[in-house]
Amino acid sequence: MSIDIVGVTKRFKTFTALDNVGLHINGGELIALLGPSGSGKTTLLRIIAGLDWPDAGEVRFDGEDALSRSVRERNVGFVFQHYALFRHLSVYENVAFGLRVRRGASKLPEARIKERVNELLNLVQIDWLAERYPAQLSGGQRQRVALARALAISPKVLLLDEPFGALDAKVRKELRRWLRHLHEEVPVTSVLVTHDQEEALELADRVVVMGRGKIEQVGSPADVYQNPATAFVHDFIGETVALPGEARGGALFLRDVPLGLDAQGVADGPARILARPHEVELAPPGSAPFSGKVLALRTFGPIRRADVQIAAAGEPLVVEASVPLDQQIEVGALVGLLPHRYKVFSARA
Ligand SMILES: Nc1ncnc2c1ncn2[C@@H]1O[C@H](COP(=O)(O)OP(=O)(O)OP(=O)(O)O)[C@@H](O)[C@H]1O
Repeated sequence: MSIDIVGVTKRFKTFTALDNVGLHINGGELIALLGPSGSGKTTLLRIIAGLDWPDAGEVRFDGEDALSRSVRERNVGFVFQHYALFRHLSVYENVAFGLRVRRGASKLPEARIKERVNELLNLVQIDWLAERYPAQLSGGQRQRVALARALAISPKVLLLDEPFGALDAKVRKELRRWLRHLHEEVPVTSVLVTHDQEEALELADRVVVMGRGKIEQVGSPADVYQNPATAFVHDFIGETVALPGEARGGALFLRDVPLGLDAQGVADGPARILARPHEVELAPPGSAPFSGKVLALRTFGPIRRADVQIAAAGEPLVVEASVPLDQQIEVGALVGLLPHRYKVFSARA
């Protein structure tokens, strides 16, 4: 089932939580909505679900209007961070719940319910926990039950809101891999809300980066990391080193001294030169666009980073650069800073 979000705007009194958002989600795709707190991810998910309605715009499922359909008619499954399971029901009964409440022609005979529940418990690898109650499960096991319960109704769309948010890092990682694997087995269009970039980049076919109620970029995980469309996306995904400069006629200057870096297509005026720390290397002073003093050196396992203070920036500015472990360097040394891969954005944007 494909999903189209067309010009969706949502206001809470005077606050605009979603501002003319447009997005096409392919059938069977796993898409992640990624952004900082308050960027509108959950609001968009709730609108897709039918738990909330936009002030303007359309939501289409396979080209058909979804806004006029109730949650139930939309045939969506949900897994939330704290989607409480029914405490008084066993794991088996929790998963069977959505099938038992069906009425009329879609009601299944008991034998068929049993078959389906066992199939789902197998799928999420918790068949051995069928008789337990939620209080007797770990957080990770509970989320597997929540997922089996969401899948019981054979939804066309699966909505996941920070499903692993309450779990510790190791379990999160394990469930993340497992969810990706599961998604390959079950034909469902999935929308995952997360503020965890690692989760989004590892799990999703495509990532939608949101900021302040707008979509900043939609792309493959590699694309949003390697080719951020805006300074916001660069800052939000991965680590960023921000170097100062001024764009003039497609070239960059610092205090009128040409930096020898390219700013094609960037409007004249203050600019931000953004790079990843591993893309900024230390060079002999005078041979690189920037120079400064090493303030500190830090080693984390195989990585060594230097904090370098750039004085020519006006206000002293401290940036981080990567230093190979075998490069001779001392605190207090004067060094050059060479960004060998970088993106330039107008600082006015
Ligand atoms: N019912 C509401 N009434 C008023 N404001 C709301 C309501 N729901 C959400 N908002 C506001 O809309 C904005 C977007 O909220 P939303 O929950 O969609 O963000 P989010 O990106 O999911 O954030 P988080 O990662 O913290 O869950 C926030 O500023 C929030 O305070």
